[in-house]
Amino acid sequence: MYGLIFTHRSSTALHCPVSKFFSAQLLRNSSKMALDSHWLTSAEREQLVMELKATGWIEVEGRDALYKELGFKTFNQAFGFMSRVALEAEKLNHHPEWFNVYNKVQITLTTHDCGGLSKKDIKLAKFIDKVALAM
Ligand SMILES: C[C@H](O)[C@H](O)[C@H]1CNC2=NC(N)=NC(=O)C2=N1
Repeated sequence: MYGLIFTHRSSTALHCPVSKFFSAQLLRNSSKMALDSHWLTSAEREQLVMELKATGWIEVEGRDALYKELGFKTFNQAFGFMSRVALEAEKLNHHPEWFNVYNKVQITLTTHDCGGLSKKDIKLAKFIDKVALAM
């Protein structure tokens, strides 16, 4: 069984915008349902992104993604932070795009499976903030 998924961005739309490339592609019902459960309503998205912006996350221009830069005292601390986030990312099956040099970590969060922000990004962003605070 197959279902059609179309991209739409009205104010009442659910936010897990399927990328243009995939927008009219046929997906199996099971994977569509798996994606659906991670979609954000417009209201949820507005509220949750606002909260994350208050902790230093920014919306990426030209891409439906969140970005944050973190600084640590040492490389060991930065790498310790990344290790903790990596273990959680693997548990969530949701992985950050990130870049590290010495004591700095740059992180971009987006959901590749749906071409934009989803509940999974919010969950991982909150976890990242919690770990960073504890370092
Ligand atoms: C096959 C595997 O479940 C998927 O590729 C997962 C893995 N990690 C992921 N990470 C992120 N950021 N987005 C995804 O859509 C994603 N999908």
